[in-house]
Amino acid sequence: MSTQLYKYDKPFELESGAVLPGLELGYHTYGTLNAGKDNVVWVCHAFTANSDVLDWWKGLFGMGYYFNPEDHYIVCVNMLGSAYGSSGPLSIDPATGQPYYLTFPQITTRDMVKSQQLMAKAIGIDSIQTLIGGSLGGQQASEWAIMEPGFIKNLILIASNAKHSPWGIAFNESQRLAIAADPTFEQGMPDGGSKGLKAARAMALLSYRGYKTYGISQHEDNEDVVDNYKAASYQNYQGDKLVKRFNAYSYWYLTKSMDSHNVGRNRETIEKALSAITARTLVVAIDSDLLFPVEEQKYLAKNIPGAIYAEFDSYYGHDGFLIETEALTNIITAFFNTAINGHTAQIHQTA
Ligand SMILES: CC(=O)SCCNC(=O)CCNC(=O)[C@H](O)C(C)(C)COP(=O)(O)OP(=O)(O)OC[C@H]1O[C@@H](n2cnc3c(N)ncnc32)[C@H](O)[C@@H]1OP(=O)(O)O
Ligand SMILES: N[C@@H](CCO)C(=O)O
Repeated sequence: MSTQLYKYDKPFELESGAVLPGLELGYHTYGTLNAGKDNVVWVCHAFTANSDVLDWWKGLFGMGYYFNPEDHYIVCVNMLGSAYGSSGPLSIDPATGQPYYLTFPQITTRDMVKSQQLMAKAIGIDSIQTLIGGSLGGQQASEWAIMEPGFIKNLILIASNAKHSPWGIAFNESQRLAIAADPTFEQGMPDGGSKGLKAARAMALLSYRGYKTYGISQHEDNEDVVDNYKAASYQNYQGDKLVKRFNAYSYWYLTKSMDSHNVGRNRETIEKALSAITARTLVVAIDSDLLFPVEEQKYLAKNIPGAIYAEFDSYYGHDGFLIETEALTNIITAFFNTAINGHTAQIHQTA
């Protein structure tokens, strides 16, 4: 299925006060909005994904899976600032006729949500039955549930947080240092900063996986090897793979928006902000997640009224939220089959 385009041709004010002269969002829909308009499943995708959720979240989304287009109207929007059809640093600035590159204004998770709210109304959606997101997608989903509580009936947050941690910011800044060290980044061209981007992705992988993941998948069978290790080749391969499908400028802006994620900003406290959520909520943690650790999920579940907390084991680490679709399906099935509401329950799933 090809990407559809939503255009908003009025000025779009960002949380910073900066104004984009207009907006374009790439998006996918699957299935049909029913007569009662109560079958919407809205996906907020993570950092480097796109709006084609049936492609990257197979096993959870698609025909025969839990969220299937036969029963659900599934919507996924490429987030503002990203590289798959939405307004971002490679878009043309009408004031100069040139791509924005580093003159693109800084965006936040609230801006991403605000743009998706506009689009939801424009395509006739009155409420969201289930809003789901992992990682940066979960950051947007929690923001949306706070910004517009009555609009979201069920909320599923996976491997996410209420405020980005110093640890997460340090990872992101280290990756931006790698990008900034590439002299082509400042020169402003679509593939500027590619070598830096490659290094940044290799660094990021260390936070998405873990000691065990590398120990198993990159284990050396030949004890005599002294160079050209599998793990080294894997880092190079993964860096190149991202360079082929992303750009350093979107990477830069999206990591910055992750850093500034804080549901408590200008809302007195984080706890008060989370207490505004009225959606029936499931918070899912991955036991081996180094980047968005279990304690961040427990904190969300503790402070979102009536939230249910679930945890599953995975050797993949943070990326388990994209890969362990069977464990997620079991947890989500239990959540929707459980009448528990108004207090915190525990669901534990061993992958
Ligand atoms: C337009 C698009 O393509 S968007 C793609 C969708 N992307 C997203 O949704 C973003 C989120 N997704 C991701 O980050 C990833 O796709 C994940 C986490 C879901 C899976 O990651 P993968 O890279 O596919 O898995 P994994 O870490 O096991 O690596 C497998 C790849 O590394 C290669 N590889 C494994 N070991 C080595 C090694 N030692 N040396 C070189 N290459 C290696 C494999 O051959 C395989 O290559 P392939 O991807 O070309 O088939
Ligand atoms: N592998 C994920 C990690 C961030 O959650 C991505 O690239 O989007």
